[in-house]
Amino acid sequence: MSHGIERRGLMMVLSSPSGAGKTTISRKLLQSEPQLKMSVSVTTRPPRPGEVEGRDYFFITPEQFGLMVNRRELLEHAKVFSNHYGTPKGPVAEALALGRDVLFDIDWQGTQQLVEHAREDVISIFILPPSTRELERRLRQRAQDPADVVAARMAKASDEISHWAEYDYVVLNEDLEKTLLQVQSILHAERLRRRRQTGLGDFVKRLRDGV
Ligand SMILES: Nc1nc2c(ncn2[C@@H]2O[C@H](COP(=O)(O)OP(=O)(O)O)[C@@H](O)[C@H]2O)c(=O)[nH]1
Ligand SMILES: Nc1ncnc2c1ncn2[C@@H]1O[C@H](COP(=O)(O)OP(=O)(O)O)[C@@H](O)[C@H]1O
Repeated sequence: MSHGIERRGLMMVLSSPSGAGKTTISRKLLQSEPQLKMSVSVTTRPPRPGEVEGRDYFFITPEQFGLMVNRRELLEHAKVFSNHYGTPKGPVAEALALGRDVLFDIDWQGTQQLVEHAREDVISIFILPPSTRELERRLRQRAQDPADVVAARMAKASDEISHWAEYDYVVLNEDLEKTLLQVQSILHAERLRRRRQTGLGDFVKRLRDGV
């Protein structure tokens, strides 16, 4: 017999200073969570070596970005490191309608906009690096950005970190496997929130009636 319990999809946001590990964590999480779909942002920043159009970002021109903003095709958008970034509305709405969860790798400005629009459905996680030195080591080791870009990202790290207290959860990304387990635990627990499970009232009523 069908229990009739369904779940409303949720939006899980990961933010951190650049280099703390959001992209790595997101990729691993998507492998282990078939119900989770990544929101692929549009950006005016040029692709890094190895980045794939449509997987990492949709790389667009400032003119195209302006058009998307005017047509209200973005759920949120922000300027970060002198480039524009935004979340296309359509794919998010489709995934949520199918009861899927959506993962966002966006900054604090975008997180604030999402929370304003859909507070009940957003879970936000801030990822911290274990130290400033380790953050710089990770940025350098990634070796995909020129030295001046690494310096600019380090200079912005403190600003980004200053928003940590606006998030529901804070995870220190020291050991990657441990971080993954922690983020998975958050997702699994949040899925069980009473308000996210529709049909629960009817199910419990049938249980109590002995049906
Ligand atoms: N608000 C907003 N921020 C985004 C979006 N996509 C990416 N970002 C953020 O922009 C910042 C720079 O991203 P990126 O250039 O890929 O470098 P990263 O920090 O190494 O991931 C990061 O903080 C991302 O989380 C988006 O669609 N909206
Ligand atoms: N827990 C970790 N320990 C060591 N290195 C890590 C860890 N997490 C991520 N990294 C490495 O740090 C670099 C930056 O990670 P990335 O996921 O690109 O960060 P972000 O998306 O936040 O900018 C990458 O080279 C990645 O392999």
